[in-house]
Amino acid sequence: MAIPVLDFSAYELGKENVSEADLEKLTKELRKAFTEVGFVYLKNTGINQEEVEKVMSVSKKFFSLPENKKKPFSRGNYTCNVNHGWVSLETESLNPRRPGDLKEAFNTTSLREDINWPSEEVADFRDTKVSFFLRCKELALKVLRLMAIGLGMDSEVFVNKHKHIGSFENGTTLRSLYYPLVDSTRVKENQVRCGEHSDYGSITLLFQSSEDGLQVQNLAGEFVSAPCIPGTVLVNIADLMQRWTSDVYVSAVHRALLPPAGDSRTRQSLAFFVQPENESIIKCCDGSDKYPPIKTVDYFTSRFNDTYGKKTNLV
Ligand SMILES: O=C(O)CCC(=O)C(=O)O
Ligand SMILES: [Fe+2]
Repeated sequence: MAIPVLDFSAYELGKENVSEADLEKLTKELRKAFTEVGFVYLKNTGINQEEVEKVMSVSKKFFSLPENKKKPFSRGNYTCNVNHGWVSLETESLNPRRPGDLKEAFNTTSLREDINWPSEEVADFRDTKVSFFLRCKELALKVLRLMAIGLGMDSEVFVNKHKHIGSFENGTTLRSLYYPLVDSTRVKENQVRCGEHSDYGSITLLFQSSEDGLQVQNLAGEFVSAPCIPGTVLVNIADLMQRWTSDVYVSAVHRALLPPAGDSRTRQSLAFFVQPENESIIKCCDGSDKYPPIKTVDYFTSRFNDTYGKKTNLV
């Protein structure tokens, strides 16, 4: 099944009063997408392409700085948050069986003003990231609400464990990704831009630049292309949500391949990785014991250790 495109206008940002009929239609469509594919494109969410491009533009300015200017902002340097900051090229292997991913990233996990931001290097960096973070948070809460209704539960069941997004009690992260141009003479065997993986948390909102590369694995095990559809948000279920819903909502494996030989274009994406509160205990929401209860922070620590090849000083 192809990744569906849903019209979110009935419940777009700023609209709270959605009619019963629209609500039912949207929740049904969303449930179908998340149970059968794990991914959905949402159009007319209220987050427009201009906003997305502005975030990509400040991100690109940062990634284009020389290495020594980016280093002070490295992930691992921030005592207030282990995940915040810059990740250099080939540092992560989202598929640990492949060489390091050919990508750079900047994680905005802390919104605090008093931490080290590259404001001198890129004016507007913090403000642009923080305001986009908060827009994504609003949209994510709306999606989480519909997802609970779609399972016949109280609308706030998931939202209640995501009340502190943007504070130190919650690790939700806006990640800017930059895939530099690929020098085919230096690519390692089996190296890709972003290795096969599924996301860790509850849901992810993804915004891509126009260059192709993202592929999603369907239930038949085939990778299908998930191109950028301008003006839409690609939303996917992540692993902790699959576990929370006892495998009703599925977290699909995805990856970003290298461009075809001779294609010298860079690529960018923005991923808003939503996760429950650090101290929340996640139990199967159907009351079953399919998976034992787990604390969000414990789950993430183990996933990050895998991604960074057990270099625990990074987490
Ligand atoms: O860059 C992309 O399109 C996908 C990135 C991704 O899946 C991730 O960082 O988890
Ligand atoms: Fe991902």
